[in-house]
Amino acid sequence: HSLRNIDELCASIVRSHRETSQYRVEELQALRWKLFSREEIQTYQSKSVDEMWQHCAIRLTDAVQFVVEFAKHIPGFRMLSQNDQIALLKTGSMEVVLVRMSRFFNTENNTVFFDGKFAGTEVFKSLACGDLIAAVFDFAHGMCALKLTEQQIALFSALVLINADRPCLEDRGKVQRVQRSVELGLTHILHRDNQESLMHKLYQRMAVLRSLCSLHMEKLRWFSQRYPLTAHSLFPPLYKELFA
Ligand SMILES: CCS(=O)(=O)c1ccc(CC(=O)Nc2nc(-c3ccccc3)c(C(=O)c3ccccc3CC(C)C)s2)cc1
Repeated sequence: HSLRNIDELCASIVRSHRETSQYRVEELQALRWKLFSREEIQTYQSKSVDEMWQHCAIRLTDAVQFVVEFAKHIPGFRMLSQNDQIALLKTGSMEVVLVRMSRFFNTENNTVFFDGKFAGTEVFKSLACGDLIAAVFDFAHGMCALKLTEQQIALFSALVLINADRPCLEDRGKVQRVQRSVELGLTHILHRDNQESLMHKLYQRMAVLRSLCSLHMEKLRWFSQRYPLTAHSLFPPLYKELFA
């Protein structure tokens, strides 16, 4: 890998992240203090479990769609077989969504961007999965503490996605080669920013992401058993394809 290749790889991943990020940091900075009123919180809390799950699943699927677009522009991702691309997205897209959402976490009032405003954990009460919600908030807190730049988040997101240890890959070797080039890109960016110490913290974050996403799958299984009709006929097809 000559330095030029690595620079080009970083540039295309950063560009793809920017073009598929759904909201820009400065855009949401302006909304940081737009909170839900007592009445609006009451409305969310009076939704039934399946209604709130469906409401969230639709928004989550929107966010996942943008991650699929991001993946398609990562050099090397498109060289992988269709099956391997799907296998990586199946396990990695939710993780990238969580990394992206963490950018907009307001650590001063513990709120996440949701439905156009900033919501505390109480807004999600009717999901009946307080442990998952608390874990997502904790993860977002941890990510904010690292104060990553958008370029670092772009490379980290690509590395989260291109993971040769994922289950059921056809050509693990090929995924390993793409993963190694993205790793080189991330270390190159961190070296340039004089922040190599972040690397092991980012690998720790990846371990937390994996446990967070298996908790999400566990809750989804619980939800689908309790509300089969909603899960099978009212959830967006992409959500079912990737998570069910
Ligand atoms: C991701 C691209 S972005 O531009 O950053 C962006 C783009 C769009 C938004 C707006 C948005 O859809 N926010 C959502 N917030 C949460 C949420 C919910 C509970 C706690 C914390 C955040 C959504 C979820 O559905 C969710 C997310 C993670 C785990 C679990 C769930 C609940 C599901 C499984 C029932 S959707 C925010 C940020």
